[in-house]
Amino acid sequence: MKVIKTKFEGALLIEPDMFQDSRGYFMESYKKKLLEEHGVVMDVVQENHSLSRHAGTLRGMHYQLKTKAQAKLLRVTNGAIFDVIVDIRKNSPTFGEWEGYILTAENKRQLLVPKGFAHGFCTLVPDTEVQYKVDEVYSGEHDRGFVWNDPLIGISWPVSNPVLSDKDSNHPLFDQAEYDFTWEGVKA
Ligand SMILES: Cc1cn([C@H]2C[C@H](O)[C@@H](COP(=O)(O)OP(=O)(O)O[C@H]3O[C@@H](C)C(=O)[C@@H](O)[C@H]3O)O2)c(=O)[nH]c1=O
Repeated sequence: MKVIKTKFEGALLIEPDMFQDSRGYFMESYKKKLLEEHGVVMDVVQENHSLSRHAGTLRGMHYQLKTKAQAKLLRVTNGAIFDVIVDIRKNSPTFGEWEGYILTAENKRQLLVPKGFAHGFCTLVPDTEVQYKVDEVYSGEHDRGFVWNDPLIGISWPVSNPVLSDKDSNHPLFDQAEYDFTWEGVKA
């Protein structure tokens, strides 16, 4: 397993080892112990799976408030996404900054999204399926978001006119959104 750091401490790209043979391939797509060896401690309690039929479908920017915050471990099992996280921890040196990563069914890359980050993705091809494990259950009551194209955040999405849900079309701007995360310093 290869672990690639991102600009955000605790946000990681993970590439599982693949074993190819004449039949195809085998890989361990999730192994708690291996992740723990790389500092990822996650008590998985729910797994999600979404299908987006059209290329240019954008889901985001989402998070749950602190008492129900979720770390997420994502992978693409069909198609491809431009996957984005935004640091929404007050006082963080990277507060309000974003980074995007390409995850595809081919490259097998997984993204570990820590708590304290908003998350969203845009599909790059039709029929893209995303699966992700989370360490806190879904809570509609704590579900929050801000608008995908907030100029203050300035995410360079690969689409200008995405397919959106009604919910995602009506999020507030980031500076009007409710978020309650605070940066807790660099982990030793
Ligand atoms: C996320 C979620 C949604 N739902 C329900 C609520 C709603 O009726 C329906 C669709 O929900 P949404 O429109 O929020 O689905 P979606 O836009 O795919 O939301 C997801 O987007 C990505 C970017 C994330 O990071 C996820 O955490 C999640 O917020 O599914 C659950 O029952 N459990 C869940 O865990």
